[in-house]
Formats: sequence, structure tokens, C-alpha cells
Amino acid sequence: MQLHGLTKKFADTTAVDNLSLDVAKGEFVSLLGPSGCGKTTTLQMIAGFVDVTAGSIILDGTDITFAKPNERGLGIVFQTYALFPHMTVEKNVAFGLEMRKVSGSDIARRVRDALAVAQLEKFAQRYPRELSGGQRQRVALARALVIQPPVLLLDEPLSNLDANLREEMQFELRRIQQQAGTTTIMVTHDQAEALSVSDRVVVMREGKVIQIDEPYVMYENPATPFISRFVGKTNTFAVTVTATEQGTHFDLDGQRITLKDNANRTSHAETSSAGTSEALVSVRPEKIVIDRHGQGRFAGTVKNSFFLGNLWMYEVQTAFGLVVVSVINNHQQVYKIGEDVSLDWHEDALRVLTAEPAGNV
Ligand SMILES: Nc1ncnc2c1ncn2[C@@H]1O[C@H](COP(=O)(O)OP(=O)(O)OP(=O)(O)O)[C@@H](O)[C@H]1O
Repeated sequence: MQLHGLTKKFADTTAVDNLSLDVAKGEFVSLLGPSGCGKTTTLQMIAGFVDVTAGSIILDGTDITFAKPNERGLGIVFQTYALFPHMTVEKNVAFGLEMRKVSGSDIARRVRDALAVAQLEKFAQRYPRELSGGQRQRVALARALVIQPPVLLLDEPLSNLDANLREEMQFELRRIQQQAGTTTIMVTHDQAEALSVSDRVVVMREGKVIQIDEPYVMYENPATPFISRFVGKTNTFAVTVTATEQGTHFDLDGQRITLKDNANRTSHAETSSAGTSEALVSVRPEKIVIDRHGQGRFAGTVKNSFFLGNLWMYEVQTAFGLVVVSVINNHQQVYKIGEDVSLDWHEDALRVLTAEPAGNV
């Protein structure tokens, strides 16, 4: 499916601004961004529920920009997955095929297959009220997949589930999608969900696409300070970067730090005649090494500690601000509030983010 310059204006709001995206067959793409960034409007335009102001939607070579929703044949699962309460799971899943006048024996076979993929066989004769939230969500998925849609649209499909179930269902969603091989576009504001299930993530902000990348690439190389904070947690420091023939460096707490070539994702930094530019340097909490024996280059004091089960998170006061450090809980590295520590990181861990205009970070 290709989206070309998709734009939606509501009176004085441009909800979606010139969005282009090419989704490959079988690919799982997530639209990720904060509330109001235009994700749902994009999905609604693809589904045909919202008219397009400009641009086009191409499905398997056919322009469907102005097709009615039911002519598009897309599978759709919304946050409130309205199952038919008076129908069994089996009947709910069969409904779309009956509407399409598929023959009885084909219906039975396809429903059986869809229930198997969603691991719902033993619930086939139950009613929705007799199922848990996660099971109901799997019925909604099976119902959407059974029609073998060319594209499956998911709008915050897991947001009604509680935290544990949600995480479990992320893996389920990925498994079911891969097994069915269905091209999928999902809307979410949850970055962990987007990273864990998608082949590629599209980050949107104020109607515009600001980065499209594979989850790992996006996490390692966020294009802007906004993305580095929105996708995962990070520490940022404002520094003055100097470019010389020998390389690029900046000073932090009396140390000269030379940047590796891979550190600079954004190339449009304004460089002054002295060869300096203002930049934000970022380093992820898990890439910082904390040490109580003074092995690191930067001195600090533990201000706060948070136990997260698999991780400890420490807030460490340094000369260049409060730094968040995460350490895997391996029973060895437990630091107390008030303890003096030192911090360091591998030079590969640094990323330089060009500062966005004031008020836009
Ligand atoms: N029917 C409408 N009329 C006017 N403005 C609208 C309409 N629908 C959406 N908008 C506006 O368009 C912008 C994008 O909304 P959209 O619902 O696509 O965002 P979103 O990223 O999906 O947010 P959320 O995560 O909160 O659902 C918002 O500023 C919203 O107020």
C-alpha cells in the first residue's frame, strides 16, 4: 500500500500534512506519536471513514482514495472491538464471510483456521461476555483476519487491556500477524508497543512524519531530540561542539570528548565561522556505566534510586546535571542514595542531536 502526500485539513487544523509512506506486502508498520499528532486521522483516511483533502491511497496498484469503506475490503480492529454480544466466538468470526456470501464449507474451514491462529479453538462456542479482555481482543483479530484483507488496520488495539496482559498481547499480535502474513498498519501512542511489534515505525508530530525507521535503528539513531525522548528514555546535555580537521569534539566536566563519525545523525546543524555549533548530546540510561571505585571519568552522587524488578534506575547528580542510569538487577550493583559514584560511557553510545527551535523540543 502506498500513501502519497496524504493531507487532511479540518477548518483551521491541518491534522495530517503531506504524509507519504510505502508499506510492503506482509509488513507491520506502526504510526507512533503523541495525542493529536494525526495518527488516527491517517488511519481513518486509509479506512475511508474520513475524506482526503489532498494526496492518494494506492492499494495493489489501484487508486482507492475515493472508494467507499466497504469497497476497500480492509480489515479493521479498533480500540473498542465491538464483538456481537449475542453471537458465539465462532459466529462472530464467521460473520464477515457470511456477508461476503462465501460458501458454507469454505466458511467452516476458514473460521477453523482463523480460530487456530488466534489460539481460540476451545472458546469457539462461548459468548463474548464469557471471555477475558485478551481473549476478546484475539476474537476481534481473528474476525478481521478471516476475510484475508489485503491490509489490516489496528487503532490502539491493546489500549483497553491492563499492563501485564498488554505486554503479553503485543507478542501475540506479532505472532498472529506473522503467521497470517497480513500487511498491517497500527496506530499507537505507546512507544514500547510500537518498537516490539513493528517492522518499521513512523513517528508523527503535528501532522507530519518526522522519522521512518526500523525499531532498532530508530532507538539507536533518533533523528531529533523529540524522538530521542519519545522513543525510550534518554539523557541530553547542551554542549558546544567544535569541528576541526582532526574530528569533532566538545568539553564536558573538564573532559574533552571526541565524537565518533556515527554520533551525528542530523547534518543540518548551523556551524559558526569558528567551526562551533550548539548541540544536544544524548546518551541512553542503559549505556552508562556506574562505578563506586572511581573508574569512570565523571564524578557524581546518587540522588534517587528506583527498583523496577529487572532493573535499577538511578538518578545521579553530576557537574553537568542529573543523569539517569539504568543497571540490570544482577544482585551486584546496588547503590545507596548519597553514595559517591563515577559514571562513564563508551564513545559509541553518544548521539548528537541538533537542537530544535525553542518551544519545539
Ligand atoms: N472531526 C474533526 N474535526 C476537527 N478537528 C479534528 C477532527 N478530528 C481530528 N481533529 C484534529 O486533528 C488533529 C489530529 O487528530 P487525530 O485524532 O488524528 O490525532 P491522534 O494522533 O490520533 O491523537 P489521539 O492519540 O489523541 O487519538 C487534532 O488536532 C484533532 O483535534
